[in-house]
Amino acid sequence: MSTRVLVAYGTKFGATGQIAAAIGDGLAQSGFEVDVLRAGQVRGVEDYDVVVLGSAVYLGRWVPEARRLLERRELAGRDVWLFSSGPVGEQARSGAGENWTRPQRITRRGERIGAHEHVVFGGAVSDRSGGFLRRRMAQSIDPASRDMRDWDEIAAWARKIATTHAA
Ligand SMILES: Cc1cc2nc3c(=O)[nH]c(=O)nc-3n(C[C@H](O)[C@H](O)[C@H](O)COP(=O)(O)O)c2cc1C
Repeated sequence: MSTRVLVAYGTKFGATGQIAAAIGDGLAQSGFEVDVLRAGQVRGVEDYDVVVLGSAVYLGRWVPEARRLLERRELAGRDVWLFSSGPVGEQARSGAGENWTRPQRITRRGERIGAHEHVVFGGAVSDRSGGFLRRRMAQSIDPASRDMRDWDEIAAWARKIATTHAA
């Protein structure tokens, strides 16, 4: 039986869902059976051998649906990989403000349940969606730095997961 992988994600505006989809595609191409779901839609993780869980970061925190899934006790018995999607603009280029981009609580929870690692991918903001705060934040960032998702980096991470769990 092939390895079953759940890629679950927490999002507010969809940028993290596209990262999750890219990871899911990469793993499916490597021959795994993959489900990609919003964290809030996950019923149980018992059916999966590997759980890849990620979230957008807002004000230094994961979104609630992803935090709740990470707290689920059954997760401790699975192979877990964590990613955060956040930094845009200067923050992404300079790697500044590690506490804001790599929530420490998430890293610590990951360590407690024996997660493989907690990586950070650049995020994306749009000045056309969301409320006032989000649009203002997006407008304050140079347009060229509003989408810092590096699809090669994301694909490489999916390959690393695939190699680790290769049958
Ligand atoms: C109001 C606001 C606050 C944010 N706070 C953070 C933050 O603390 N750390 C971070 O790395 N990114 C932060 N971001 C960037 C988002 O995490 C990033 O755009 C993410 O990719 C959005 O994902 P989503 O579209 O899936 O919600 C913030 C964005 C907004 C609009």
